[in-house]
Amino acid sequence: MLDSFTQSVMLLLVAAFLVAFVLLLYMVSPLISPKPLKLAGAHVVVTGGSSGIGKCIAIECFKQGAFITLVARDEAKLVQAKKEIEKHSVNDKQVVLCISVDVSKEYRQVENVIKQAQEKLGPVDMLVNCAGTSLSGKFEEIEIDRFARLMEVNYLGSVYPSRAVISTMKERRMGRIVFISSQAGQLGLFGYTAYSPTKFALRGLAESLQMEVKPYNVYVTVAYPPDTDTPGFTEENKSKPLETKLISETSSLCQADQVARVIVKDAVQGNFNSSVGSDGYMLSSLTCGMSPVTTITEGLQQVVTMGLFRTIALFYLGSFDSIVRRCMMERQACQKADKTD
Ligand SMILES: NC(=O)C1=CN([C@@H]2O[C@H](COP(=O)(O)OP(=O)(O)OC[C@H]3O[C@@H](n4cnc5c(N)ncnc54)[C@H](OP(=O)(O)O)[C@@H]3O)[C@@H](O)[C@H]2O)C=CC1
Ligand SMILES: CCCCCCCCCCCCCCCC(=O)[C@@H](N)CO
Repeated sequence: MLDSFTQSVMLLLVAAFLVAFVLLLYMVSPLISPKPLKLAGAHVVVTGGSSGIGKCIAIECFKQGAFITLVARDEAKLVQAKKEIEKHSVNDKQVVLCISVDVSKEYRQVENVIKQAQEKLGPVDMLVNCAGTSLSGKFEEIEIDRFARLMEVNYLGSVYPSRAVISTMKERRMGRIVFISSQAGQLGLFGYTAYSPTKFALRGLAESLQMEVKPYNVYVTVAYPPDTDTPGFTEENKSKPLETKLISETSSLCQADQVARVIVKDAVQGNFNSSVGSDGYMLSSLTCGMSPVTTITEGLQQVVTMGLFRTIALFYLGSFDSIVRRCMMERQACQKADKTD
């Protein structure tokens, strides 16, 4: 056995080694983290840019001097959004271009739209895939066609535009691609059997793509917003099961401009992960899995907090299960009362 003096010296050496190691990591970290993208004069394409989070992302980029292409289906909504965005111009050269297309139908159509946009405003520096829609309901009550349709819009609707811009980005050795997932893309919950998988799918796409394009200095960001006050959210709430409402209330309701600011900041910095609020932070840390890490600080935080956040998560899961059980019992009680009436 070693005497206690030798033991203390060894402990001290190990601690010193660890500190030196972390310091070294920090010293080389500027070498591995990406250079921020300059939005002034950049061409940013925002799908779903005519409403909600997408529109706010376009405004945020416009405020920083970017040229914008908005992509969505409804032309009237596009024109309206263009007017709103133009109010925030910082110089008189800035342009907002609108193109109407369904991003989920035909790859060739989407490719043409991107070509048109590049001819007018130059190569795309940043693509934000925000076109999407949500739907909640019990698994057996969701019309069967909706599963495929949701996958088309939320998943393929992000694949097509990304596929159309990626080659030019790789050639230019620069670019950003942003996917808008959701907190429902980090955990599955009651009512989201059709929606959650489309948002999980984006994470798989983003991780794989990031590994391919990182050597070309192209950076991918996945955003996981919580419930956000948008026209889409209002629509979703019209048919949301009580369970889904109660469980979702665990996480705060955010404003679209606040969510957009965070997403744009993370995309500019080239962060893989983008989350809002304290529950967003916990969820992202807890579910980081094998996703790429952008800064040493992020990696260290994940390592240190993982166990603690899992412990907290177990309590949340317990409370979600009891919400579901309570709702079921209340429904059964109502049905019984109805029968005896
Ligand atoms: N609001 C929320 O609580 C949250 C939203 N999200 C995600 O953020 C994204 C935006 O949501 P939000 O701002 O609420 O949605 P909105 O419904 O307010 O806006 C959706 C936008 O996408 C466009 N769009 C929808 N389908 C298509 C399509 N097939 N082709 C082209 N454009 C399309 C819409 O225009 P048009 O209909 O004219 O085509 C509109 O511009 C979605 O992917 C959503 O899942 C994630 C987490 C939370
Ligand atoms: C350490 C663990 C912390 C756990 C916190 C858990 C919080 C769960 C809340 C989930 C809310 C789901 C929002 C979906 C938003 C969305 O995508 C739709 N509104 C689309 O319109």
